[in-house]
Amino acid sequence: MNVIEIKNLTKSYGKSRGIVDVSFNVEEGEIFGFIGPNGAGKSTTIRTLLSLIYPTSGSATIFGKDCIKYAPEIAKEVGYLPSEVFYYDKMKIIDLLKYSASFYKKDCSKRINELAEIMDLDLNKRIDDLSFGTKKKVGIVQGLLHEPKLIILDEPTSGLDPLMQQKFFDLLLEENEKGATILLSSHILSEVQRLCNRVAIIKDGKIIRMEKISDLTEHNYKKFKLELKQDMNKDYFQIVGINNLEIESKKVSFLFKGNINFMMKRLAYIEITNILIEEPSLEEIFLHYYEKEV
Ligand SMILES: Nc1ncnc2c1ncn2[C@@H]1O[C@H](COP(=O)(O)OP(=O)(O)OP(=O)(O)O)[C@@H](O)[C@H]1O
Repeated sequence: MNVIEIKNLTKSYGKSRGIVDVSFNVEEGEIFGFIGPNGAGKSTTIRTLLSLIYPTSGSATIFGKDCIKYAPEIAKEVGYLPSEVFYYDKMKIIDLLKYSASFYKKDCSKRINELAEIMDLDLNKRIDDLSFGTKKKVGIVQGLLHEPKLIILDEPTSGLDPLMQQKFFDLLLEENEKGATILLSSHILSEVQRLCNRVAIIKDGKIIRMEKISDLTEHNYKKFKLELKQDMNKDYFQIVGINNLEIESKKVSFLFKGNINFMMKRLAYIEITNILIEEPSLEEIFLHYYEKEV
């Protein structure tokens, strides 16, 4: 079952492009990554999905219900962490969280305390005393306190130190194991790689790729690093399937997608003093998509 279905969503801000013809689905129980650089259209897609802004055309459903028509009903089952959190400064954290919890028809106080403990948050502090990172933690607790079935996170880790990021990821994995579906936007590829099952890559407002993380990182690509006995002309490496070719003196590196036997036979003809074949990072694959394919 698809928890999220986005069909041909377009949002223009006057004459400027927000997103163009964005379509993808997120299945129940998935951790789905939505990646692209700043300004690509991640927040616009998420805000449209949550009916915080309205699409120019296209439609979306959450739990099979139209996002605009059933927005208040859907909101009860969704936890949302915006990319930037803004609060009334004079409140105490606990009062803010109790106020948030009052929108849901259940007692969230136990979960608030558990989450505060995990995120190392002092609930009695006032909002105006908090750093950016601590405000982010408040946002995380606020997004998860009602144990939502769908968690939507827009660039969630900015401002969190590495230890906190890890705790937060563990928390998300726990929520996912309990049954929550997660949509996570990011421009930090390593976090998407660590957490997500599938990923959509967005560039200039358009989805350019949709892949399983395992396909992206394991099956399709290998990174070759060679040290050669003599200088080689780059023409030798003009082979279908080779990308990101870099040649510096006798050192050659490239990404290869294709039949590995073919590549090994080809390399057998040249004098190699050292060879390393490894899994490329998502970052390298991602750069390849950005530079070469669109
Ligand atoms: N309120 C707005 N008015 C006009 N243009 C906007 C508005 N919000 C976003 N845009 C434009 O829409 C495009 C997509 O922006 P969006 O914020 O969705 O990207 P993003 O991928 O979330 O990037 P970031 O990580 O920087 O937030 C950008 O070109 C941006 O300038």
